Amino acid sequence: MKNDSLIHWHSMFMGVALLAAARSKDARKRNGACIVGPDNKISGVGYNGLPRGCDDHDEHYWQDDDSDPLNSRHSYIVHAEQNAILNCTSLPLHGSTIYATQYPCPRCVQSIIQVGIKRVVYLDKKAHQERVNAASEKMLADAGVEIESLQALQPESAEWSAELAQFIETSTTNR
Ligand SMILES: Nc1nc(=O)n([C@H]2C[C@H](O)[C@@H](COP(=O)(O)O)O2)cc1CO
Ligand SMILES: [Zn+2]
Repeated sequence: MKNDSLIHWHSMFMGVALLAAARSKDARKRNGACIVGPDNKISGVGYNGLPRGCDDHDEHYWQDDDSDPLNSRHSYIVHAEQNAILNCTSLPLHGSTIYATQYPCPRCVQSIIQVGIKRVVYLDKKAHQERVNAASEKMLADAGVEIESLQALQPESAEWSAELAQFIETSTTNR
């Protein structure tokens, strides 16, 4: 007998992004991203973390001094969206959609545009990053890349994803 009880495509792809995020070692925020082709095939997954070979246990990388690039975590961390692009297993990414747990920063937006991704679906948007988000939004608009919140696109998927995020948050203790 056929089972009609299944999750929406949007839930699946944001769910994959959230599962990837659960691998992140960043104590401040764990983000994930999942790139999907027009045929609903996943071509790349990533989370925010240090480049390969850089030791996660080296506290130097996680410092918070933004006045000194040598001592700022922002010099070192590869964002989830960037990692998803770099980790992709099938090219080209033209016409793809990227599912991101957080609104993408301008740097990631540059890469998103340059590889030909045509749509961004995000879960959370930090209100206090209004100016940074506006910079991302301007580039995306000029480049003809659509950006929409999962909440606006598919409210049930957004609700399901928020529950999954909560579950992951409470159940990840190095298992
Ligand atoms: N879209 C994003 N994807 C990401 O992977 N990140 C990462 C960078 C950091 O490791 C962490 C927190 O970002 P920030 O609040 O320090 O900046 O999430 C952050 C953002 C927000 O722009
Ligand atoms: Zn970024």
